[in-house]
Amino acid sequence: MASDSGWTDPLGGVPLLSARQVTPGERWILSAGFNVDAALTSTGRIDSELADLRRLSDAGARVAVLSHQGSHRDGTATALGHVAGHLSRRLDRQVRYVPENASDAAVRAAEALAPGEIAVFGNTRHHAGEERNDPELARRFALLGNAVAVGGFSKAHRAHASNTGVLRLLPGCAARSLEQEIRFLAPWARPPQGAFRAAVLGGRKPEKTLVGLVHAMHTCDLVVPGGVVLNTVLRARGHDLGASDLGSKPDACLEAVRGVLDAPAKARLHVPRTVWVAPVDEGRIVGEARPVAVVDGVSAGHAVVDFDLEPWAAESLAGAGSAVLAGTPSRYLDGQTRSADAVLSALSRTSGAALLLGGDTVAELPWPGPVSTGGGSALQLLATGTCAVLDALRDNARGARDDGPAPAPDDVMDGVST
Ligand SMILES: Nc1ncnc2c1ncn2[C@@H]1O[C@H](COP(=O)(O)OP(=O)(O)O)[C@@H](O)[C@H]1O
Ligand SMILES: O=C(OP(=O)(O)O)[C@H](O)COP(=O)(O)O
Repeated sequence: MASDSGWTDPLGGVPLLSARQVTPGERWILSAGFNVDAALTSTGRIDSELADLRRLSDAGARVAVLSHQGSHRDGTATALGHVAGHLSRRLDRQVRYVPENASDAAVRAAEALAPGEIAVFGNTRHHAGEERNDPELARRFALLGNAVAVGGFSKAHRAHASNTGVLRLLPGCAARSLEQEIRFLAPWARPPQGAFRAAVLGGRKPEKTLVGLVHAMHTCDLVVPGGVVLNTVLRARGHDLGASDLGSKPDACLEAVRGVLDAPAKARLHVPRTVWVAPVDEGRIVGEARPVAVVDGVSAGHAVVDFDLEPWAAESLAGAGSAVLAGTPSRYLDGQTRSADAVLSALSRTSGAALLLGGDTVAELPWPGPVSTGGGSALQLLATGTCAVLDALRDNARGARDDGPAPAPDDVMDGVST
C-alpha cells in the first residue's frame, strides 16, 4: 500500500545472514516470532525459520532460539515446548527446549550447546521487560550468543528486548525469513500502474486502524473495514454500538478514524447498511446473531459480530488488481462467516494479487492464495517502507551499540501490547 515513491529497498543497509559465512562453533541467537497457538494450527511462523536453522546447524553453529508468544500483560504467554517438538520433526534432529532464557542456568545451557545443536529457550514474554525493551533484560538475552540473526517478521514493527534490544549489544543481521518476507511484499507496495487497489482491514489489533486504515485511505481505491476497525468507524459516525469490541486502544483509534473521515481521501470507504449483532457476556457470544440496520444502532449487552458486504463492494473487490486483507473481518471462529466468506469469494476472483496478512487471520480463514506471517509488521512496512527492526539492523551495521537511551518499545503503539 506504500505510495510508489515511498518504497526504496527496505533492506538497504541491512546485513543479511544469507550473505554471511558461518563457521563451526560460532554461538548464534536466532530471534524468532513463534507466536502460534499450542495446537500449531498454523505453523508458517515457525517454518519460515527452518532454512536458516538447518544452515546454521549444518555449518556447526551453536544456536539459541529466542522467541515471543502471547503477552505477559494478559497472561497468555505460554511455554514453547511444542515449538521445539515441531522443529525437531521438521529439521529431523533433536531440538532441545530450555524453559528459561534470562537466568544463569539459561546462559550455562547456551554455553553448553554442542556444535550444530539447536535449543529453543523460554518465551521472552514471560518477562514484563520484553515489551518494555528493558536494557537489562536485553543484556541477559545477549548472553545466549555472540551474534544475533533477527527473524520473526511478525514482530519486526516492535522494538522489544529480544529483537532491537539485543541489537544494541551484539553484531546482528537479518535472518532469511525477514529478508524473504520483505522481498515477497514488494508487489503489494508497488502494484502495477493503474491497478485498482483494495484493503480489507479487520481483526482486533489497533494497528489495523492506526496504520492500516490511515494509510490505505490515501493509497487505495476501496477500503472495507471489518472487526474493531468497522466498530470504530461506526462509533465515529455516531452510531450506538452496545457492547461491541472497540479493541485495546479505543480512544486513539477513534481519533485516527475521525481524522480519516474529516480529511479528503482517495479511497471509497465501505460502510455496511446491515450489521449482525449477538448478545454477549464478557465478550463471549451467548445467543443467536441477527441482522440490524446500522442506523438503528446496537442495543446494550449486544455486539457487532459480522456485517453484510454491499454488492457494489463485492464487485469492486473482485475487480481489484492488488488487494490486502489484514485482520479477520468478523468473528469467524464463532460461526460468523458472512462478511469473511463474501470478501474471500470476491478476492478469489481478482485478476490481480490478493494477500492475507497476520497470525490469527491466516490461521482462521480458508485461503489458498499468498499470505504473510506478519499482520501489523506488514502493514507498517507497506505504509512506511521500514520497520523498527530494520532501522535497528541498519544502526547495528553502522556500529551503533549500547551508547544511548533504549528506543521506545514500540514506535507506533507506544509500547501498548494489543
Ligand atoms: N466484530 C468483531 N468483534 C470482536 N472481534 C472480532 C470482530 N471481528 C473479528 N474479530 C476477531 O479478530 C481476531 C483477529 O484479529 P487480529 O488479532 O487483529 O488478527 P491478526 O492476528 O491476524 O493480526 C479474530 O480472532 C476475530 O474473532
Ligand atoms: O502476532 C503478531 O502480530 P499480528 O497479530 O499483527 O500478526 C506478532 O507476533 C506480534 O505480536 P504482538 O502484536 O503481541 O506484539
